[in-house]
Amino acid sequence: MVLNPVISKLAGKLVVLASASPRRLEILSNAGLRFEVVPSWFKETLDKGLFKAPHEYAVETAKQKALEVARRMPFKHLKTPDIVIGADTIVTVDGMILEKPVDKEDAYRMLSSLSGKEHSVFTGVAIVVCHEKENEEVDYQLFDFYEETKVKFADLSDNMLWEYINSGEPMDKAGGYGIQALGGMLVEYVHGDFLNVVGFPLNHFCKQLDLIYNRCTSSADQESVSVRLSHNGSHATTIVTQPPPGLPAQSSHSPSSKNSSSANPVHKVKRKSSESEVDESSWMLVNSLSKHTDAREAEFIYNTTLPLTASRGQVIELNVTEHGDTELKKEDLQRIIDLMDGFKSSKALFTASKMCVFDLLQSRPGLDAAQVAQEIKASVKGTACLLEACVSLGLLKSKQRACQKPVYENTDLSSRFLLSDAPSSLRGYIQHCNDTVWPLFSHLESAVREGANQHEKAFGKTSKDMFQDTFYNSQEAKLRFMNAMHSIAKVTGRAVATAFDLSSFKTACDLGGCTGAMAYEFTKAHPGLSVTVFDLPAVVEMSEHFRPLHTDNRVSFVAGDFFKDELPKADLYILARILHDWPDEKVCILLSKIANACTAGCGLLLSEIFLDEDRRGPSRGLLQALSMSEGKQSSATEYSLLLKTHGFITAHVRHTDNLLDAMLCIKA
Ligand SMILES: Cc1cn([C@@H]2O[C@H](COP(=O)(O)OP(=O)(O)OP(=O)(O)O)[C@@H](O)[C@H]2O)c(=O)[nH]c1=O
Repeated sequence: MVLNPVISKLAGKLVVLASASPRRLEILSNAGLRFEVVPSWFKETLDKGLFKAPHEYAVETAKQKALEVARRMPFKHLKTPDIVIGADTIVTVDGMILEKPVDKEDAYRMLSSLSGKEHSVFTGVAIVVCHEKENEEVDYQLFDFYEETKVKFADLSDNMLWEYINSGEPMDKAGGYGIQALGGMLVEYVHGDFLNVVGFPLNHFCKQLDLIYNRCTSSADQESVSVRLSHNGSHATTIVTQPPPGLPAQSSHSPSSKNSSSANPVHKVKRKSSESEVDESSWMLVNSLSKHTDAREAEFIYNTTLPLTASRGQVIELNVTEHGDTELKKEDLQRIIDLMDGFKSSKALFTASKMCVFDLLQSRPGLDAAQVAQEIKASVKGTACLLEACVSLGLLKSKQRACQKPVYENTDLSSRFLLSDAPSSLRGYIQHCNDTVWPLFSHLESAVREGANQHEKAFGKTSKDMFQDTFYNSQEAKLRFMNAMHSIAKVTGRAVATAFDLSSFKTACDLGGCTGAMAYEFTKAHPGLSVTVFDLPAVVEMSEHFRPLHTDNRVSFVAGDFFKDELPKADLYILARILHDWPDEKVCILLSKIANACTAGCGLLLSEIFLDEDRRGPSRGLLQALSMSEGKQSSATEYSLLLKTHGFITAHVRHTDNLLDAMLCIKA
């Protein structure tokens, strides 16, 4: 990941470090950050046994520290910070989490457990971005990540340990040592970020700020960001309003006692003078605020973590050279070139996929251009160009022995996503992009001028005719469309199905669930759940072609029209990639029907691309809107407000880092 300037982006903002650690203060001041220190009152008492991995505990503690300060400041300090940074450092060895020792004996116990061994130091970091609104409400956006560093201690004698403990250094430090001072003597090696051990992973923090404020753009960046950050635990998207493990759930807002994780929907906090008497614990703080807050004012904030694949940049920065000239930065030039050439890359991918190049090279790797040309019935010259272009795009690998022609094989990427029969095959969707989306986009200028879709220009038929054609006239067109939906559902299904704890639901109905690909992912992920796929009769009939070999009898199909017919009864309704396609009136009809079919406590799981709240990304959603379907793209808040008008309260929002995001709502 290319790191862009970040500290300067915070100039003029009220940045608050929610930590009493002198080391964090020093690390951040040395980096040139200007900030205030407001130590958190959050007590580090979360039940460690409730976390699956130690870093989750550190991240959750960091979040609670930062949120406590973010919520307290408007009342106690009478000012709202722009961003609050919280952190928590822990040491783990032999499955134990070591925090600061409570006394010398405790320090001895910790240090002797580290002697002669390698251990991990995790620092969880939370960045809370506060948005104060005109009505004095404050919205919080939460970003969090963690960093792990491995440290190996030498074998330490008891004398050495006690001499070190008696220096007094261990007492305010996780694991009972300070690597930056006397404790450095104990250490044989460090693998990873040294500052992370000291208490703050500065480099990862800057990368996170870069994502938040600069939104890195080149495809190379996107890849390395997702790899690096997911490797080291960035972007946990836990909902901030959930009580952390170990803290009590609030029952008064609980829409369903079965689902305790959705029990605390209080998020936007409205300032009132009467609310200044608050408990020190952040969760209790939320509770006490909610007591004073009118239920209608009590809304949600969303954990709108920015997706890793940020939009490609719109701003070109010009460097001023020593001579005062302006010079285009290399990466900016590359950015523009990538944008200009983007359509060529897409079309090369579509064409190679349509001509079955990837399937061919999977069954017969090592063919040269002439051999591929013969198999796909194309010219040698054209095929050679296509194969070389695919190599440059990372879709194929070429090998060449001296004096021989290059031969080609698939890369891992193409084997994973581009083969017809790969479990995560996107081939069906790629074909849809080529055959349907591409012609629409070639009339984009007209679409922009007219504000309407271009089906008629692109296909000689109006949108409605096209729909009819797709579904009722041509079997082949129908299959192609279903194949596209099937491939997307297979790739996104698991992420959507596992986004929430759905154990309290026994029956679900996937509305417009097409081939059932998503439904199967739900039954796979939730052993107690049965799913009914509800779709048009023609779709249900054709869905036979897509049934997995070993069908799961917890998935069944019912034919009907969700705008007209009665919906099958279920505890949970799933709407995946449905709403964005329909105009407001139709959306309203559908949501009313679902609301009528639901009793209190029933769920609605909505899955779409959620636009960022400021509508600056992700590009995927904004570009999709350009095809001008009758519907529109919306943010999580917009969807949430829409659902609220139909009686659904948003319990969780999750940005999955897959192609679709998800929102779980509960019928009040
Ligand atoms: C391993 C190690 C840790 N530390 C310090 O250990 C404290 C951890 O405790 P915390 O709970 O994360 O933070 P805190 O000090 O209680 O502050 P706060 O953020 O207010 O909770 C932090 O200080 C760190 O620097 C060092 O200074 N050097 C080291 O080598």
